[in-house]
Amino acid sequence: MPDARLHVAVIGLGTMGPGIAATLARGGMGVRVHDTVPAAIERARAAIPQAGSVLDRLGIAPPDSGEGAVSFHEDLESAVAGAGLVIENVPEKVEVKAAVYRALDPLLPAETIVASDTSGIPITTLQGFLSHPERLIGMHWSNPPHIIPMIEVIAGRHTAPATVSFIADLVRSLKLLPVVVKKDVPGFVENRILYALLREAIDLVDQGVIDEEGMDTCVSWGIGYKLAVVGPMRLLDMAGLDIYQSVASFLNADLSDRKDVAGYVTERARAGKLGIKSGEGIFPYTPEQIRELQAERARQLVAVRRILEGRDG
Ligand SMILES: NC(=O)c1ccc[n+]([C@@H]2O[C@H](COP(=O)([O-])OP(=O)(O)OC[C@H]3O[C@@H](n4cnc5c(N)ncnc54)[C@H](O)[C@@H]3O)[C@@H](O)[C@H]2O)c1
Ligand SMILES: Cc1ncc(CO)c(C(=O)O)c1O
Repeated sequence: MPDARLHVAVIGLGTMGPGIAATLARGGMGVRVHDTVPAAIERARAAIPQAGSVLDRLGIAPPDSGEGAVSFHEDLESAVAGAGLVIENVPEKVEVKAAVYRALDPLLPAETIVASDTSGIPITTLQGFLSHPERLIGMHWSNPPHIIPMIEVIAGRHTAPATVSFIADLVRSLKLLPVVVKKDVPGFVENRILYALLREAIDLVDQGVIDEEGMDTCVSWGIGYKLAVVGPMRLLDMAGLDIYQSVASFLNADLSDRKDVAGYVTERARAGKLGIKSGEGIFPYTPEQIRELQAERARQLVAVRRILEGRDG
């Protein structure tokens, strides 16, 4: 069982790292953060307290022992010294993660748990790059990590049951929602659902069935809104399994089942149109619009979570 004196190292300070670090510190843990890019560390110095102010609005208080300290490290060795847990948050490329694990190996005692925030690389694959694979586990947060409470916990073939229990207990100690995924499949559960939805959404826009704004309105104010309150399995009972049987009997055969990535995405990515991170993707964004969007989304997500948790509304 983890305790608030646990020291956690967070490796990688891009989209995910700062929010994860803020959440761990709010749980009373000492957090050491590291990135190979000094500018990322400097950005994190502002991003972590910003995430902390969102945690305030969520009503998440530190334990009686107080909020944990966050320290910033340009070198990996000092970042992981004395850590009971290392959370790896580097880019979603096996070779990048493998290089991090190889660098970690000589720095960590055999029992230090290493958790990857990978979006869907099988944990068993990653276990091939770290000694004592029983201590490697998937800990898949969702963006923004300091707001979305559900965290997938995924064991690889060699992960020890005690490692699974440790991470699940840690998530609960943070008053978050661990979901233990029972099989180490690519994409785990959340991203398999999300990527099936995104594949269909992109296909429908690509076919001209609907435009991008219409798609977002349709999903956010239709099924997305409903799924926040009624999960898919409960929704089947709410709609009626007979309805699903009738509709799926003709619709399933018509849904997109492409195995590659739509040109709609590939062409934009190749052109450097990555989205908010590059100022344009499917939509264009000015720096001011990005700031406004991120603030408004945090406000709305906080409000919805407080209502779903029965604390408001
Ligand atoms: N972005 C999301 O919505 C999201 C959500 C959940 C999980 N994830 C997963 O989390 C991981 C990180 O994603 P992200 O979106 O934060 O990526 P990102 O590209 O925004 O950030 C990655 C950071 O890692 C740093 N980095 C690269 N190599 C490093 C190394 N060897 N040592 C230390 N730092 C290094 C980079 O400088 C960068 O700051 C990926 O596996 C991703 O799939 C992403
Ligand atoms: C498109 C996309 N891909 C991966 C993830 C998480 O692994 C997310 C998310 O957390 O929202 C996402 O939107």
